[in-house]
Amino acid sequence: MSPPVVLSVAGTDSGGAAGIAADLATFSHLGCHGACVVTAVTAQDTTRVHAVHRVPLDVVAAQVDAVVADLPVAVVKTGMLGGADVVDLVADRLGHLPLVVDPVLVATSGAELGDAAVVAAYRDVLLPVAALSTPNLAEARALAGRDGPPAELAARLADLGGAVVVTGGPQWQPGDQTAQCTDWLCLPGGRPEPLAHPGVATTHDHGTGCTYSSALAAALAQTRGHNPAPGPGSPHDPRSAGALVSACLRAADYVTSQLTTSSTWTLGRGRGPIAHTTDRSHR
Ligand SMILES: Nc1ncnc2c1ncn2[C@@H]1O[C@H](COP(=O)(O)OP(=O)(O)O)[C@@H](O)[C@H]1O
Ligand SMILES: Cc1ncc(COP(=O)(O)O)c(N)n1
Repeated sequence: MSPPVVLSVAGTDSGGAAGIAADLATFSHLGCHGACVVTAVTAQDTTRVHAVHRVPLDVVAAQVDAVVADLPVAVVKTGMLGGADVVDLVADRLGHLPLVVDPVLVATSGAELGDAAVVAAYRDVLLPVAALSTPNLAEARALAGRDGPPAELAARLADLGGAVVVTGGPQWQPGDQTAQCTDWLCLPGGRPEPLAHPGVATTHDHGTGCTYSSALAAALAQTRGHNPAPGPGSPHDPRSAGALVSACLRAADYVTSQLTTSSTWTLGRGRGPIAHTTDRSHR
């Protein structure tokens, strides 16, 4: 039997921690076939982003068309889109599919990966059609256009139409206590609910947000299985509340396990990569 197909629309990270590298490794570990549309090439390491080259819009569009004409895409995950024109393209050509939107605006290292026009496009066209979006606290503030506690921001963004999980990555620093992380999930029309999981004390966490949203997309694709178009209310509908909650729990579990692995590593001079290996001998 063929595996579910998950499509990542994202940028590359030359250091192999975030972006397409994280997405494809995660899809593969969770039993999915990964396809990819590259939106931008970054020269990036564990310390910073050195350069960004955006892929021309017609080449992004050609990649999207090639994939969807040939493969039965179950779920689409978006990462760094890089420009408002690419956000519009994704909404236009992929908005009918279950979408997990990681609204990448700033890298862990502090580099800006999406400007004000990208923020506006996410708000206006992509979050309303997303099955689930996964902003971290800083991204949630930018998208909501205001400050506030994560639960309130999740509720405000869910009013745009799609479910939202505001992630609570603590940007752990040596000496911090990291007993647990709390993400806030809000379904459209619902109340924000806390989802807590164990925290891992590590600075080896570059790529964590990409890995989390990819694990979510893979879990939703597994829900969908081989049903080409499960309707609302079907147990195979990846937009159902049950599917979204269990995908969030599965993704947090995966990220915690991969961070536990990378917590003993010393790769790079900055915040090292979250583990994308399955070989436990490197634990
Ligand atoms: N040190 C950590 N230990 C355990 N889970 C973490 C840790 N850091 C982040 N996470 C989890 O990883 C997921 C992605 O979160 P986050 O780090 O906020 O994303 P981003 O990389 O976009 O800032 C969330 O579920 C968050 O709770
Ligand atoms: C190409 C690309 N996509 C996404 C991120 C965000 O990942 P992180 O928040 O871990 O820096 C990144 N740094 N680079």
